[in-house]
Amino acid sequence: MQAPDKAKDCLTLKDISVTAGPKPILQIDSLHLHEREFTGVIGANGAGKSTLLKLCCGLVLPHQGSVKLCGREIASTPAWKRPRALKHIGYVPQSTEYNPDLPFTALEVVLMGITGTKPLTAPLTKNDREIARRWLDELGLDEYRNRTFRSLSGGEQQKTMIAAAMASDPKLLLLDEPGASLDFGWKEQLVAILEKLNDISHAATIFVSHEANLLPACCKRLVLLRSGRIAADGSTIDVLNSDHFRAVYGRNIKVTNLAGRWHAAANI
Ligand SMILES: Nc1ncnc2c1ncn2[C@@H]1O[C@H](COP(=O)(O)OP(=O)(O)OP(=O)(O)O)[C@@H](O)[C@H]1O
Repeated sequence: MQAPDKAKDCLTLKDISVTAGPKPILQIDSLHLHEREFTGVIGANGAGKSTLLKLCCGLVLPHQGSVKLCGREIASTPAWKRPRALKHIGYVPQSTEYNPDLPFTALEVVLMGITGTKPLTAPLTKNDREIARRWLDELGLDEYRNRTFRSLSGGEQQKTMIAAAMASDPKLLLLDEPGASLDFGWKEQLVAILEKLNDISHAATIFVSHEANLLPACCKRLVLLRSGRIAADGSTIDVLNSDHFRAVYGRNIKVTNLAGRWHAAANI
């Protein structure tokens, strides 16, 4: 799918093959994202969604192919140079991947999001602390800022990770089911925050979600993964209604749009 001509390239994947042992788990011929583009990624369990995000942030390297962030090749960048190339990526992993032994406070975890964008020896400034506090506040966590990360609930940890990703002022924001541990109220807040971020920042966003109703209205593009391949890539409305969608989930899904938000339910 083509974005408007003037939008700058943010992420380009070409001829990608990721393998686990002899088995290919992700094969992508071509995928482009432009700045400001908000792309949802859906697919059944094991379809390759998390692998796609890990590939984009350098945690997984392709067996072959090219991954370019803002025109800069990541896949072939030497390991010691990679953190610099990846510093403007905000990545929120699935909750199951959090390290429960982190000895840091919530504020320190968010500040780490900023530290990663600065030269190695540069100290944190007053402004950095204000940015971290602002994002903690935005996620409703200001009163938890001095609590250790490990003492927070799953949802609070997830919100802290989102604040850390936002505080890094990302060019590319990768969100792996960020609503998974959030309660109903915070799922709604998350959608509002994603809308706002898309409004105020130039970041391209890839948002993995199993829940259609978490796709914000700014999610105009949807990629459907099936067995490690792109089965559909198009406008959200087309992909949600496509035959591919039925094929992936093995049943008829009724999709409705209420006040700009998507709702999907099995149509038995
Ligand atoms: N390190 C690994 N070794 C072997 N297989 C792996 C490895 N990492 C991922 N896989 C396999 O690759 C496939 C894609 O995994 P991935 O985590 O990307 O799926 P997903 O779409 O995010 O799934 P879910 O919706 O369940 O989170 C799965 O079959 C998984 O078992």
